[in-house]
Amino acid sequence: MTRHSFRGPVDATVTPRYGGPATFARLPRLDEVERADIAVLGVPFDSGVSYRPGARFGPGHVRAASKLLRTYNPVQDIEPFAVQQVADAGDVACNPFDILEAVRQIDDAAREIAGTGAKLMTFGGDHTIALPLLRVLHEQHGEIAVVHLDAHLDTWDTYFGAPITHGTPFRRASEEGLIDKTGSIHVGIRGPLYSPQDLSDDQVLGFQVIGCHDMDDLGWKGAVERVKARVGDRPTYVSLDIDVLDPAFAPGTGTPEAGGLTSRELLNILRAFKDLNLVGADIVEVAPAYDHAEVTGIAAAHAAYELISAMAPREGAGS
Ligand SMILES: N=C(N)NCCCC(=O)O
Ligand SMILES: [Zn+2]
Ligand SMILES: [Zn+2]
Repeated sequence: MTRHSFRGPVDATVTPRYGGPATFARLPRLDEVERADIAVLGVPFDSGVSYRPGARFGPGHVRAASKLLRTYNPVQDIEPFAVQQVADAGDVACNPFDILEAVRQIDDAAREIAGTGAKLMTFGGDHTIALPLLRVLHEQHGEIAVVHLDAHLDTWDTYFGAPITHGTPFRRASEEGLIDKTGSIHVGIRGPLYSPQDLSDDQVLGFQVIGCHDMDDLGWKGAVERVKARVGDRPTYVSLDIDVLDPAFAPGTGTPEAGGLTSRELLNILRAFKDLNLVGADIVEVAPAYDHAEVTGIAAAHAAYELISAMAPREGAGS
């Protein structure tokens, strides 16, 4: 593996962190590098929410909270920005008044970047954006195993008759044949549902569930074992709704539910995904207006750092 041939972050010992470019982790912009292995893409769209709005400001908030990230990841024992080119592709200009047009715009932007061979690490935005992202990945890889970390199932049918919302992306994705129904799983589900049928529908749509009420018995390692057993080596997409964290660890979100994961549990789970065949990831539902002291933004930035590290090529892994 050739080292030092990739352009990394601005050096924080030379240029202070609180100044300089507002890219993720102070990495170069996509147009400043020849090609990227991973493109960080912002999708400032929140017209699909059923409750508190504000996730349209998520990408900027996570980038701001990512300034303190350092270059060596000790737990995964990797320098994620030195063994692959990671670059910031900026934000998709999506129409806040027309969900279908916004979905097309996200689709176009994601297809263009994915067409260059870069994996996408996308920041939402509300969870609606997972649908166009999965459509593009399906074109590239066929059926995708989805590891969905969220308090919510997001396999509901419609809200106010609207089929494309932040509570419905995985039902639409399943109906469209985008996801591998034998390899997909939710982690962190909790809170009241509309009816018991929500769970039976969800199973038919192709998901297993690890609920938060199981987490104390299972532990993060047990959860990881179940995810790995479900997913195997299938092309896998990680969709991380920040509300999988307890509101104590992620207050800045639109539909908070009590009794969630700690950020330590989440980061440990994500680190273990280095053994999966990751083809892309998103982190959604960061709504900075409800955040305090960047708590939620920092959790999201660290989660992205672990996911980008987990996507990195490893010595002897043949990639
Ligand atoms: N995807 C997120 N964050 N929330 C979905 C909640 C949908 C509801 O209001 O029931
Ligand atoms: Zn959620
Ligand atoms: Zn969600």
